[in-house]
Amino acid sequence: MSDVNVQRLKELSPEERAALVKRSEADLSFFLEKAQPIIDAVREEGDAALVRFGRELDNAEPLTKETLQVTEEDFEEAFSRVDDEVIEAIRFGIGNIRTFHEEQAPEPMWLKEIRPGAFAGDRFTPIESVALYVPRGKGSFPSVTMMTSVPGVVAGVPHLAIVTPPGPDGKVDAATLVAARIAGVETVYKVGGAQAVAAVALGTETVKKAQKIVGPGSPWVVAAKRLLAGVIDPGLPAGPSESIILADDTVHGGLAAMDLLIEAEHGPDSSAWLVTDSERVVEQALEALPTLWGEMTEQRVGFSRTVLTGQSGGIVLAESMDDACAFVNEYAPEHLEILSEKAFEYLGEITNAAEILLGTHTPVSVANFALGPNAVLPTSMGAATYGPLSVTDFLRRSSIGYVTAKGYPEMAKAAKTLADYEGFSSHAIAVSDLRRTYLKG
Ligand SMILES: NC(=O)c1ccc[n+]([C@@H]2O[C@H](COP(=O)([O-])OP(=O)(O)OC[C@H]3O[C@@H](n4cnc5c(N)ncnc54)[C@H](O)[C@@H]3O)[C@@H](O)[C@H]2O)c1
Ligand SMILES: N[C@H](CO)Cc1c[nH]c[nH+]1
Ligand SMILES: [Zn+2]
Repeated sequence: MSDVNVQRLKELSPEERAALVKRSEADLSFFLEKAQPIIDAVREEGDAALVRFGRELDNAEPLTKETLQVTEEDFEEAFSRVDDEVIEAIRFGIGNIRTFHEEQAPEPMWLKEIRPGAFAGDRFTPIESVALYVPRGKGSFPSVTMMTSVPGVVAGVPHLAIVTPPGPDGKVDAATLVAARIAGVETVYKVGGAQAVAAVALGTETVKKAQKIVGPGSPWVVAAKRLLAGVIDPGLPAGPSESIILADDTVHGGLAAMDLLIEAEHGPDSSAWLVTDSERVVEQALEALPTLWGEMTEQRVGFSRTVLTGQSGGIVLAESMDDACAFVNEYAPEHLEILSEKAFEYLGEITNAAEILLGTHTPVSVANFALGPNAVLPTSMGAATYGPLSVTDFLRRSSIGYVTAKGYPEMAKAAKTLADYEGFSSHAIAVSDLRRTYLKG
């Protein structure tokens, strides 16, 4: 397809190279401006605003204040509506996600003897209340329910609550409810977008306030999290999906095209690049794309075409795999697939990527739904400093210190010296000889 965006890395000016790396989230000004009145309405009107926005923005006509929270009957109906095969896939995915996150969970506490008689360590305890945002719009996302619920349950958070947009029938996506129950989350509110973030940040008559919100979403959700960051912990930045398929000369370009389309189909604001040093891979990928589009639904062809023919996706041809890896690090993708017969050889060169999938049998889809690592990942270069959603996102960490009489003298000496230098007199007095006056024995 000649209209696919193909760029030769060595021919780009620094400005053109910077434009390739830019994501749709880079300019949120439109959404920030429009999300503020939504937040204000939720603050002022509570449930009434949630019902109004549900009807206006999600076309959920049947929604009322009384039906904002999912009931036991809703859960039962959801199980009766979802195919057994889908329930089985949800159970399979949740099993693997649980195994992964149980392995990942830190010990509740560690304590090390730092110096003779002086101990220090960390203790992890669950955050009291965390809201889980599960998107719905350009798709339904039982998988996001699995990815957000399981680490929260493994961490032992007492109050986990899902917020997710209602459909036109006024109901939550049935598979999302099935996934919530299998994962162990029972509180679900029918509210999405900016109004959902506002509801859990501020609280309404029905929706309980939470201390933190995690989970990905459209720019409406991302913008509201930013605006409410002083009221609720907004967690890692997870916006429109993005990926890089890094392919070398050992693979067929058709495979690269197939995997390039995975994240390109999320929405017109997604980003997806095939990065390679092989002209053959580029030619084969361009040849395969029309065939693959012929197999996809009209909506997904539309989204992925917009991405691959616009500014935020396509193919990057590098001079060498070293240059290709350098571009990946500069881009800091959410999902990275290393498509090669010798994928592990490139692993050491990659620093900035939130998820790194190796080889020809680990397409992004496998990790999105079933493998175990968390598919809620930082976007818009967040991978340069953040990692994937994890059990630790649901835990607060406290430092623990314990100094014995034996360890005290040398600690007190160093502390007093530095307290004097910094000019903090009570800090110094507390570790001076005066302390003995009040100590027993
Ligand atoms: N980073 C990750 O880990 C990850 C994982 C899964 C999905 N995603 C991304 O999450 C996003 C999901 O987006 P989505 O749209 O499907 O669902 P969403 O639930 O995030 O957004 C839909 C909501 O946005 C609000 N909205 C829509 N149009 C609006 C308007 N004109 N004015 C005010 N509010 C409006 C509505 O409340 C609606 O319920 C996609 O971009 C997808 O790529 C990211
Ligand atoms: N790719 C998304 C994370 O960016 C996860 C997902 C769920 N369903 C489909 N994809
Ligand atoms: Zn995906």
